[in-house]
Amino acid sequence: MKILSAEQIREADQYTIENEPIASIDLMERAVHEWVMEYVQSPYFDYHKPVVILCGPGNNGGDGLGIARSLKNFHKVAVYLLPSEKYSEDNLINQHRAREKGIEIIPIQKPEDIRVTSDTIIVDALYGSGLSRPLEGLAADVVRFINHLSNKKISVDIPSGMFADDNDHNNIETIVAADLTITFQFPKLSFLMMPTGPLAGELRIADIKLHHEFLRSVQTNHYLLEKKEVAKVYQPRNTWIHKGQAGRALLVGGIGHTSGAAILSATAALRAGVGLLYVACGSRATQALPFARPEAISFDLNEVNINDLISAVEPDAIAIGPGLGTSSAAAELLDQMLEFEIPTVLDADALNLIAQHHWQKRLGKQHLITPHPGEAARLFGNSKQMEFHRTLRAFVQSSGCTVVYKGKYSRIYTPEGNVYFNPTGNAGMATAGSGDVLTGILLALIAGGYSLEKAAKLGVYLHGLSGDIALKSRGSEEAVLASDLCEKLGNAFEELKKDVE
Ligand SMILES: NC(=O)C1=CN([C@@H]2O[C@H](COP(=O)(O)OP(=O)(O)OC[C@H]3O[C@@H](n4cnc5c(N)ncnc54)[C@H](OP(=O)(O)O)[C@@H]3O)[C@@H](O)[C@H]2O)[C@@H](O)CC1
Ligand SMILES: [K+]
Repeated sequence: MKILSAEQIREADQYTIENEPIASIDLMERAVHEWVMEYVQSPYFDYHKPVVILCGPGNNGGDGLGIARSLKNFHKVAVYLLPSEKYSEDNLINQHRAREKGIEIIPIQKPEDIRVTSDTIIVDALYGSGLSRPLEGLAADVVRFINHLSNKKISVDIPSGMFADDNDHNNIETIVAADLTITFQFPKLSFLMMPTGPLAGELRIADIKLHHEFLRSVQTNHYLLEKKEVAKVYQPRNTWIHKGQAGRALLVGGIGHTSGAAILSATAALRAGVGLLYVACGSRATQALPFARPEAISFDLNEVNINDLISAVEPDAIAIGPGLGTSSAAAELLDQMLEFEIPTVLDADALNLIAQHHWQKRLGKQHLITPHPGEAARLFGNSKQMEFHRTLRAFVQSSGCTVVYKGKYSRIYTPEGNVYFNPTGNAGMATAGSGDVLTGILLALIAGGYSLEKAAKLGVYLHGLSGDIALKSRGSEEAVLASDLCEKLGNAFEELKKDVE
């Protein structure tokens, strides 16, 4: 699913009006209808509760006025309107239509004019994609006022005060903190990033049928991954395959006290279908591994030389990092391994070592790195979200490596400059070992023949889906363990395969 900028959304709007063709006011009517359809299907719909609709001067406010007319059929509705010297044309038409339907439009002079009871649902239609600067004055006061109320808030298109694309220079306190955002046609970039993402609350997309020709041809570098697209990446396993053809993988890590990280990665790699798994690790892990994961073949890093090991096992892919530690021995090992041409996943302490030794420039097209925000800040600096996003995207384009930036909506950055946001996963996965599991999955997929980009899309999606399945079976986020993700990986494959054509 394409993610467009506010500018492109305006173009899509205009193209639809001209080429469908459809009058602007009728497109608004369609948007209102689709918004209401999504709302009544949401858990927030309750016709016993009164609704207060806050409207702004532009077309977002116009939508709000249209929504008021429609919701009057189910709810007790009150409409409040911000004063303005230049209401948009469609806003004025909808003010007229609302009055015709007997709806009183109350002008907002101060925030306290807005009357709610404890169960009132607040619909936020103050500003949408036409926001041109951070809110101030009365509009900002209204936003702060409703943010202090405990009432449920549902935003129309975008939480008012939030820019669709770049909020680096915005004031977070003057953005509506919504419980639900029903957005038109496309998810907006700012819904998928910190610190704005949480302010959008739960997301629903209303399909307002903007012109298919525009949607097909419009160029973007930002996408939200969808199950059917990921299913196209998946390669079913050949019935006649033998283990030598299912990928030979080498995992390096688990030094000292951190055997568990290597065991989790190893388990995940085996569950993700690797044919042969070699693990080069510390003495403790070498002893533990045959009991924890008898399918893996372990080597003690104190006894083998990494170059000899590579020559002996001829891995199709390598992963280094889980439980590696940051000792000088680990640094020396990584120093050698950064020279290999073999596709390599770098995670955890491997990334911390790269940051410590300023080895970022040594990353190249054979590397897939999987930093979480802390590791990413150490590697690429600590800047505001969009600036960070641009820095990382530029780094990936110039270095040729692939990046998985982990978090809610984990992002995959490809050397072509594309960024894919992953929708699967949940807060239960914010737990020790979860990243080690992803590393194992990616290792297995790359060893099995997937390109780094395809492995990243498939691996990140499946990892999140395993988390979602684990959540269902455990009952609550708190109880999800990293080992549950390994356990549910088979069910995640099964779920994805339902969409394989
Ligand atoms: N895209 C689609 O396909 C469809 C879109 N639709 C809807 O249209 C919405 C976009 O509508 P929109 O362009 O009229 O913009 P909107 O956000 O209502 O505000 C613009 C007004 O606010 C003003 N203003 C801006 N910033 C301000 C500030 N900080 N403080 C004070 N004022 C400020 C600005 O004035 P100006 O910047 O010129 O000063 C202007 O008057 C979109 O979100 C969706 O809901 C659907 O109906 C149909 C299909
Ligand atoms: K809004």
